[in-house]
Amino acid sequence: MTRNSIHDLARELNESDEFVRTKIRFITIATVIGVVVALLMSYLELQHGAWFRALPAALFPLFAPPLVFHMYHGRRAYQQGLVGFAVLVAIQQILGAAVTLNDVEALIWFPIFPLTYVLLLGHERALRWNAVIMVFLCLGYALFPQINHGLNPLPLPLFGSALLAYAMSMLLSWQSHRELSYYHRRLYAQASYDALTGAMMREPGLEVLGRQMAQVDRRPESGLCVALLDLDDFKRINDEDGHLAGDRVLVEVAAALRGQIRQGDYLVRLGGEEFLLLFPGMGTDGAHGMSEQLRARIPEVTTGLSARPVTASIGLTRYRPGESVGQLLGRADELMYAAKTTGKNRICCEDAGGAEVGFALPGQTG
Ligand SMILES: Nc1nc2c(ncn2[C@@H]2O[C@H](COP(=O)(O)OP(=O)(O)OP(=O)(O)O)[C@@H](O)[C@H]2O)c(=O)[nH]1
Repeated sequence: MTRNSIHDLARELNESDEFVRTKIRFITIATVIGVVVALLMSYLELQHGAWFRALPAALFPLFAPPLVFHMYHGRRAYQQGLVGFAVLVAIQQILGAAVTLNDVEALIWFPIFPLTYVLLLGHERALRWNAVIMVFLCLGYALFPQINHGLNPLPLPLFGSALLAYAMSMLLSWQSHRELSYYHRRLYAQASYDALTGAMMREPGLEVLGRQMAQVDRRPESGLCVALLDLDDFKRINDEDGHLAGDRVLVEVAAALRGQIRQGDYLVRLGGEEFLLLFPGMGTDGAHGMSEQLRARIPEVTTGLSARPVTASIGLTRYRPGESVGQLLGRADELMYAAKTTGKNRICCEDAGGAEVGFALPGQTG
Protein backbone atom coordinates (compact mmCIF):
# COMPACT_ATOMS: atom_id res chain seq x y z
CA MET A 1 0.00 0.00 0.00
CA THR A 2 1.27 3.49 -0.76
CA ARG A 3 1.59 6.03 2.00
CA ASN A 4 -1.85 7.14 3.21
CA SER A 5 -3.01 10.46 4.51
CA ILE A 6 -3.87 10.31 8.21
CA HIS A 7 -7.50 10.81 7.24
CA ASP A 8 -7.52 7.72 4.97
CA LEU A 9 -5.70 5.72 7.57
CA ALA A 10 -8.19 6.73 10.26
CA ARG A 11 -11.06 5.66 8.03
CA GLU A 12 -9.40 2.36 7.26
CA LEU A 13 -8.73 1.75 10.93
CA ASN A 14 -12.40 2.26 11.64
CA GLU A 15 -11.61 4.48 14.60
CA SER A 16 -12.65 8.06 15.00
CA ASP A 17 -10.63 10.32 12.68
CA GLU A 18 -9.84 12.68 15.49
CA PHE A 19 -8.54 9.96 17.82
CA VAL A 20 -6.17 8.33 15.32
CA ARG A 21 -4.98 11.68 13.95
CA THR A 22 -4.15 12.88 17.46
CA LYS A 23 -2.47 9.62 18.42
CA ILE A 24 -0.26 9.36 15.34
CA ARG A 25 0.72 13.03 15.52
CA PHE A 26 1.51 12.69 19.21
CA ILE A 27 3.72 9.64 18.60
CA THR A 28 5.47 11.36 15.68
CA ILE A 29 6.24 14.51 17.71
CA ALA A 30 7.26 12.48 20.79
CA THR A 31 9.58 10.40 18.59
CA VAL A 32 11.32 13.49 17.19
CA ILE A 33 11.84 14.90 20.70
CA GLY A 34 12.83 11.44 22.00
CA VAL A 35 15.45 10.97 19.27
CA VAL A 36 17.05 14.36 20.01
CA VAL A 37 17.10 13.75 23.78
CA ALA A 38 18.36 10.17 23.43
CA LEU A 39 21.20 11.23 21.09
CA LEU A 40 22.17 13.94 23.57
CA MET A 41 22.12 11.51 26.49
CA SER A 42 24.17 8.94 24.58
CA TYR A 43 26.69 11.63 23.64
CA LEU A 44 27.02 12.78 27.28
CA GLU A 45 27.47 9.21 28.54
CA LEU A 46 30.11 8.56 25.87
CA GLN A 47 31.91 11.75 26.92
CA HIS A 48 32.20 10.18 30.37
CA GLY A 49 33.48 6.98 28.81
CA ALA A 50 30.42 4.98 29.99
CA TRP A 51 29.52 3.31 26.65
CA PHE A 52 27.35 0.64 28.33
CA ARG A 53 25.17 3.40 29.81
CA ALA A 54 24.89 5.02 26.38
CA LEU A 55 23.45 1.81 24.89
CA PRO A 56 19.85 1.97 26.22
CA ALA A 57 19.47 5.59 25.07
CA ALA A 58 20.95 4.76 21.65
CA LEU A 59 18.28 2.14 20.98
CA PHE A 60 15.55 4.77 20.59
CA PRO A 61 17.08 6.78 17.70
CA LEU A 62 17.87 3.48 15.97
CA PHE A 63 14.43 1.88 16.08
CA ALA A 64 11.80 4.58 16.70
CA PRO A 65 11.94 6.46 13.33
CA PRO A 66 11.42 3.28 11.20
CA LEU A 67 8.56 2.29 13.52
CA VAL A 68 6.80 5.65 13.03
CA PHE A 69 7.32 5.40 9.27
CA HIS A 70 5.88 1.86 9.31
CA MET A 71 2.80 2.98 11.29
CA TYR A 72 1.52 5.11 8.39
CA HIS A 73 1.07 2.06 6.16
CA GLY A 74 -2.32 0.66 7.08
CA ARG A 75 -4.24 -1.07 9.82
CA ARG A 76 -1.88 -3.94 10.59
CA ALA A 77 1.15 -1.67 10.34
CA TYR A 78 -0.40 0.83 12.76
CA GLN A 79 -1.08 -1.91 15.32
CA GLN A 80 2.37 -3.45 14.78
CA GLY A 81 3.91 0.01 15.27
CA LEU A 82 2.19 0.46 18.61
CA VAL A 83 3.34 -2.95 19.85
CA GLY A 84 6.83 -2.28 18.43
CA PHE A 85 7.03 0.93 20.46
CA ALA A 86 5.87 -0.87 23.59
CA VAL A 87 8.58 -3.54 23.09
CA LEU A 88 11.18 -0.82 22.51
CA VAL A 89 10.15 0.99 25.69
CA ALA A 90 10.20 -2.29 27.65
CA ILE A 91 13.71 -3.23 26.41
CA GLN A 92 14.99 0.25 27.14
CA GLN A 93 13.49 0.21 30.58
CA ILE A 94 14.88 -3.20 31.52
CA LEU A 95 18.31 -2.42 30.02
CA GLY A 96 18.25 1.04 31.60
CA ALA A 97 17.29 -0.43 34.98
CA ALA A 98 20.11 -3.00 34.73
CA VAL A 99 22.77 -0.31 34.21
CA THR A 100 21.37 2.58 36.25
CA LEU A 101 19.03 1.22 38.92
CA ASN A 102 21.39 2.26 41.68
CA ASP A 103 21.19 5.83 40.41
CA VAL A 104 18.45 7.66 42.25
CA GLU A 105 17.96 10.12 39.36
CA ALA A 106 17.09 7.29 36.99
CA LEU A 107 13.96 6.64 39.00
CA ILE A 108 12.28 9.83 37.86
CA TRP A 109 11.65 8.02 34.56
CA PHE A 110 9.79 5.15 36.13
CA PRO A 111 6.33 6.73 36.53
CA ILE A 112 6.43 7.65 32.84
CA PHE A 113 6.58 4.06 31.59
CA PRO A 114 3.20 2.79 32.83
CA LEU A 115 1.51 5.81 31.27
CA THR A 116 3.38 5.19 28.03
CA TYR A 117 1.90 1.69 27.84
CA VAL A 118 -1.61 3.03 28.40
CA LEU A 119 -1.08 5.49 25.56
CA LEU A 120 0.43 2.95 23.19
CA LEU A 121 -1.58 -0.14 23.91
CA GLY A 122 -4.86 1.02 25.42
CA HIS A 123 -6.02 0.20 28.93
CA GLU A 124 -6.64 -3.50 28.48
CA ARG A 125 -3.26 -4.49 27.09
CA ALA A 126 -1.42 -1.92 29.24
CA LEU A 127 -2.81 -3.71 32.26
CA ARG A 128 -1.04 -6.95 31.29
CA TRP A 129 2.21 -5.27 30.18
CA ASN A 130 2.47 -3.18 33.33
CA ALA A 131 1.83 -6.22 35.51
CA VAL A 132 4.55 -8.27 33.77
CA ILE A 133 7.12 -5.47 33.91
CA MET A 134 6.31 -4.74 37.55
CA VAL A 135 6.93 -8.41 38.40
CA PHE A 136 10.28 -8.33 36.52
CA LEU A 137 11.38 -5.17 38.34
CA CYS A 138 10.44 -6.61 41.75
CA LEU A 139 12.25 -9.87 40.98
CA GLY A 140 15.29 -7.92 39.77
CA TYR A 141 15.32 -5.81 42.92
CA ALA A 142 14.94 -8.82 45.21
CA LEU A 143 17.30 -11.25 43.44
CA PHE A 144 20.29 -9.12 42.43
CA PRO A 145 22.17 -7.79 45.45
CA GLN A 146 24.34 -5.47 43.36
CA ILE A 147 21.20 -3.48 42.62
CA ASN A 148 19.99 -2.87 46.16
CA HIS A 149 23.33 -3.29 48.01
CA GLY A 150 25.61 -1.61 45.48
CA LEU A 151 27.97 1.24 46.11
CA ASN A 152 25.01 3.65 46.10
CA PRO A 153 22.29 1.62 47.81
CA LEU A 154 18.96 2.34 46.17
CA PRO A 155 16.55 3.91 48.67
CA LEU A 156 13.59 1.57 49.04
CA PRO A 157 11.03 4.44 49.33
CA LEU A 158 12.06 5.67 45.86
CA PHE A 159 11.80 2.21 44.37
CA GLY A 160 8.47 1.85 46.18
CA SER A 161 7.12 5.07 44.68
CA ALA A 162 8.04 3.83 41.18
CA LEU A 163 6.11 0.63 41.88
CA LEU A 164 3.24 2.73 43.23
CA ALA A 165 3.06 4.53 39.89
CA TYR A 166 2.68 1.14 38.19
CA ALA A 167 0.05 0.02 40.67
CA MET A 168 -1.94 3.27 40.24
CA SER A 169 -1.76 3.02 36.47
CA MET A 170 -2.94 -0.60 36.63
CA LEU A 171 -5.83 0.31 38.92
CA LEU A 172 -6.96 3.12 36.64
CA SER A 173 -6.58 0.87 33.60
CA TRP A 174 -8.61 -1.86 35.27
CA GLN A 175 -11.35 0.59 36.20
CA SER A 176 -11.42 2.10 32.72
CA HIS A 177 -11.39 -1.35 31.12
CA ARG A 178 -14.39 -2.43 33.23
CA GLU A 179 -16.32 0.73 32.34
CA LEU A 180 -15.53 0.37 28.65
CA SER A 181 -16.55 -3.30 28.56
CA TYR A 182 -19.82 -2.42 30.32
CA TYR A 183 -20.68 0.25 27.71
CA HIS A 184 -19.46 -2.04 24.94
CA ARG A 185 -21.83 -4.80 26.10
CA ARG A 186 -24.72 -2.31 26.38
CA LEU A 187 -24.06 -0.87 22.94
CA TYR A 188 -23.80 -4.36 21.47
CA ALA A 189 -27.12 -5.37 23.06
CA GLN A 190 -28.81 -2.16 21.85
CA ALA A 191 -27.47 -2.65 18.35
CA SER A 192 -28.29 -6.37 18.20
CA TYR A 193 -31.57 -6.89 20.06
CA ASP A 194 -34.95 -5.37 19.41
CA ALA A 195 -35.98 -3.19 22.36
CA LEU A 196 -39.65 -4.23 22.25
CA THR A 197 -39.46 -8.00 21.90
CA GLY A 198 -35.88 -8.82 22.91
CA ALA A 199 -35.49 -10.82 19.68
CA MET A 200 -32.33 -10.41 17.64
CA MET A 201 -32.62 -7.66 15.03
CA ARG A 202 -32.57 -8.22 11.29
CA GLU A 203 -28.93 -7.35 10.46
CA PRO A 204 -27.18 -9.33 13.21
CA GLY A 205 -29.77 -12.10 12.75
CA LEU A 206 -28.88 -12.45 9.06
CA GLU A 207 -25.18 -12.47 9.99
CA VAL A 208 -25.86 -15.39 12.34
CA LEU A 209 -27.79 -17.12 9.56
CA GLY A 210 -24.82 -16.63 7.19
CA ARG A 211 -22.47 -18.18 9.76
CA GLN A 212 -24.79 -21.15 10.35
CA MET A 213 -25.06 -21.71 6.59
CA ALA A 214 -21.27 -21.65 6.22
CA GLN A 215 -21.06 -24.25 8.99
CA VAL A 216 -23.46 -26.54 7.11
CA ASP A 217 -21.42 -26.00 3.92
CA ARG A 218 -18.41 -27.37 5.80
CA ARG A 219 -20.36 -30.20 7.49
CA PRO A 220 -23.49 -30.88 5.39
CA GLU A 221 -24.63 -33.68 7.72
CA SER A 222 -25.26 -31.11 10.50
CA GLY A 223 -28.29 -29.55 8.74
CA LEU A 224 -30.16 -26.29 9.30
CA CYS A 225 -33.87 -25.48 9.16
CA VAL A 226 -35.41 -22.02 9.10
CA ALA A 227 -39.00 -21.03 9.85
CA LEU A 228 -40.50 -17.71 8.75
CA LEU A 229 -43.35 -16.86 11.11
CA ASP A 230 -45.81 -14.06 10.37
CA LEU A 231 -48.71 -13.14 12.65
CA ASP A 232 -52.08 -13.25 10.91
CA ASP A 233 -54.21 -10.14 10.43
CA PHE A 234 -52.01 -8.12 12.71
CA LYS A 235 -53.16 -4.87 11.16
CA ARG A 236 -56.68 -5.73 12.33
CA ILE A 237 -55.43 -6.32 15.89
CA ASN A 238 -53.86 -2.85 15.81
CA ASP A 239 -56.96 -1.29 14.29
CA GLU A 240 -59.50 -2.99 16.56
CA ASP A 241 -57.61 -3.35 19.87
CA GLY A 242 -55.17 -0.48 19.59
CA HIS A 243 -51.44 -0.19 18.90
CA LEU A 244 -50.55 -0.86 22.54
CA ALA A 245 -52.42 -4.15 22.46
CA GLY A 246 -50.52 -4.95 19.24
CA ASP A 247 -47.25 -4.29 21.06
CA ARG A 248 -48.29 -6.53 23.97
CA VAL A 249 -49.09 -9.31 21.51
CA LEU A 250 -45.62 -8.97 19.93
CA VAL A 251 -43.97 -9.06 23.36
CA GLU A 252 -45.89 -12.16 24.50
CA VAL A 253 -45.42 -14.01 21.23
CA ALA A 254 -41.66 -13.32 21.21
CA ALA A 255 -41.38 -14.43 24.87
CA ALA A 256 -43.27 -17.64 24.10
CA LEU A 257 -41.12 -18.40 21.06
CA ARG A 258 -37.93 -17.74 23.01
CA GLY A 259 -39.13 -19.90 25.87
CA GLN A 260 -39.97 -22.80 23.60
CA ILE A 261 -36.93 -23.03 21.26
CA ARG A 262 -33.80 -24.92 22.29
CA GLN A 263 -30.60 -23.36 23.52
CA GLY A 264 -28.60 -22.71 20.33
CA ASP A 265 -31.71 -21.91 18.25
CA TYR A 266 -32.22 -18.26 17.27
CA LEU A 267 -35.18 -15.92 17.23
CA VAL A 268 -34.86 -12.94 14.87
CA ARG A 269 -37.41 -10.17 14.37
CA LEU A 270 -37.16 -9.45 10.65
CA GLY A 271 -39.51 -6.49 11.00
CA GLY A 272 -43.07 -5.67 12.06
CA GLU A 273 -44.86 -8.89 12.98
CA GLU A 274 -42.49 -11.18 11.07
CA PHE A 275 -40.04 -13.46 12.89
CA LEU A 276 -37.35 -15.81 11.65
CA LEU A 277 -36.46 -18.92 13.62
CA LEU A 278 -33.18 -20.75 13.04
CA PHE A 279 -32.91 -24.40 14.04
CA PRO A 280 -29.25 -25.42 13.57
CA GLY A 281 -28.58 -29.15 13.47
CA MET A 282 -32.28 -29.98 13.23
CA GLY A 283 -33.89 -32.10 10.51
CA THR A 284 -37.13 -31.15 8.75
CA ASP A 285 -39.25 -33.47 10.95
CA GLY A 286 -37.84 -32.05 14.19
CA ALA A 287 -38.22 -28.47 12.96
CA HIS A 288 -41.77 -29.20 11.86
CA GLY A 289 -42.66 -30.61 15.28
CA MET A 290 -41.13 -27.57 16.97
CA SER A 291 -42.91 -25.13 14.61
CA GLU A 292 -46.20 -26.89 15.28
CA GLN A 293 -45.72 -26.43 19.03
CA LEU A 294 -44.94 -22.74 18.49
CA ARG A 295 -47.96 -22.24 16.24
CA ALA A 296 -50.25 -23.86 18.81
CA ARG A 297 -48.76 -21.84 21.68
CA ILE A 298 -49.39 -18.39 20.15
CA PRO A 299 -53.20 -18.22 20.70
CA GLU A 300 -52.68 -19.51 24.28
CA VAL A 301 -50.17 -16.86 25.38
CA THR A 302 -52.12 -14.00 23.78
CA THR A 303 -55.52 -14.86 25.27
CA GLY A 304 -57.19 -11.69 26.53
CA LEU A 305 -54.87 -9.32 24.68
CA SER A 306 -57.01 -9.17 21.58
CA ALA A 307 -60.74 -9.56 20.90
CA ARG A 308 -60.04 -12.35 18.39
CA PRO A 309 -57.54 -15.23 18.71
CA VAL A 310 -54.02 -14.38 17.56
CA THR A 311 -52.57 -16.89 15.10
CA ALA A 312 -49.53 -17.22 12.88
CA SER A 313 -48.63 -18.63 9.48
CA ILE A 314 -45.27 -20.34 9.11
CA GLY A 315 -43.10 -21.19 6.11
CA LEU A 316 -40.59 -23.88 7.01
CA THR A 317 -37.66 -25.04 4.90
CA ARG A 318 -34.28 -26.68 5.07
CA TYR A 319 -31.04 -25.04 3.95
CA ARG A 320 -29.56 -26.54 0.79
CA PRO A 321 -25.75 -26.30 0.93
CA GLY A 322 -24.36 -23.73 -1.49
CA GLU A 323 -27.45 -21.57 -1.82
CA SER A 324 -27.53 -17.90 -0.80
CA VAL A 325 -29.32 -16.24 2.12
CA GLY A 326 -31.67 -14.63 -0.42
CA GLN A 327 -32.56 -17.98 -2.00
CA LEU A 328 -33.19 -19.62 1.38
CA LEU A 329 -35.31 -16.77 2.75
CA GLY A 330 -37.08 -16.35 -0.59
CA ARG A 331 -38.20 -19.99 -0.40
CA ALA A 332 -39.25 -19.62 3.25
CA ASP A 333 -41.21 -16.50 2.27
CA GLU A 334 -42.97 -18.30 -0.59
CA LEU A 335 -43.93 -21.11 1.78
CA MET A 336 -45.18 -18.64 4.39
CA TYR A 337 -47.16 -16.85 1.68
CA ALA A 338 -48.63 -20.21 0.62
CA ALA A 339 -49.67 -20.79 4.25
CA LYS A 340 -51.39 -17.37 4.25
CA THR A 341 -53.22 -17.93 0.99
CA THR A 342 -54.47 -21.37 1.98
CA GLY A 343 -56.26 -20.23 5.12
CA LYS A 344 -53.61 -18.90 7.61
CA ASN A 345 -52.86 -20.36 11.09
CA ARG A 346 -50.86 -23.18 9.53
CA ILE A 347 -47.41 -24.38 8.58
CA CYS A 348 -46.35 -24.80 5.01
CA CYS A 349 -43.33 -27.05 4.83
CA GLU A 350 -41.04 -28.27 2.12
CA ASP A 351 -39.87 -31.86 2.36
CA ALA A 352 -36.21 -32.64 2.94
CA GLY A 353 -35.46 -33.10 -0.77
CA GLY A 354 -37.17 -29.82 -1.59
CA ALA A 355 -39.31 -31.51 -4.26
CA GLU A 356 -42.76 -31.06 -2.81
CA VAL A 357 -44.62 -28.58 -0.71
CA GLY A 358 -46.90 -29.99 1.94
CA PHE A 359 -49.52 -28.03 3.81
CA ALA A 360 -50.02 -28.75 7.47
CA LEU A 361 -53.48 -27.85 8.66
CA PRO A 362 -53.82 -26.77 12.30
CA GLY A 363 -53.10 -29.69 14.59
CA GLN A 364 -51.79 -31.85 11.76
CA THR A 365 -48.30 -32.58 10.64
CA GLY A 366 -47.49 -32.01 6.98
N1 LIG B 1 -48.32 -2.58 17.40
C1 LIG B 1 -47.37 -2.69 16.50
N2 LIG B 1 -47.70 -2.81 15.18
C2 LIG B 1 -46.70 -2.96 14.28
C3 LIG B 1 -45.35 -2.95 14.64
N3 LIG B 1 -44.61 -3.11 13.52
C4 LIG B 1 -45.47 -3.20 12.48
N4 LIG B 1 -46.75 -3.12 12.94
C5 LIG B 1 -48.00 -3.18 12.17
O1 LIG B 1 -48.19 -4.50 11.70
C6 LIG B 1 -49.13 -4.43 10.63
C7 LIG B 1 -48.77 -5.42 9.58
O2 LIG B 1 -49.82 -5.47 8.67
P1 LIG B 1 -49.79 -6.22 7.31
O3 LIG B 1 -48.37 -6.25 6.77
O4 LIG B 1 -50.84 -5.64 6.44
O5 LIG B 1 -50.09 -7.71 7.65
P2 LIG B 1 -51.33 -8.38 8.39
O6 LIG B 1 -52.41 -7.43 8.78
O7 LIG B 1 -50.74 -9.20 9.52
O8 LIG B 1 -51.89 -9.31 7.26
P3 LIG B 1 -51.38 -10.75 6.88
O9 LIG B 1 -49.87 -10.75 7.03
O10 LIG B 1 -51.80 -10.95 5.46
O11 LIG B 1 -52.01 -11.72 7.81
C8 LIG B 1 -49.13 -2.97 10.13
O12 LIG B 1 -50.38 -2.39 10.45
C9 LIG B 1 -48.01 -2.31 10.94
O13 LIG B 1 -48.33 -0.98 11.27
C10 LIG B 1 -45.03 -2.79 16.02
O14 LIG B 1 -43.86 -2.78 16.43
N5 LIG B 1 -46.05 -2.65 16.90
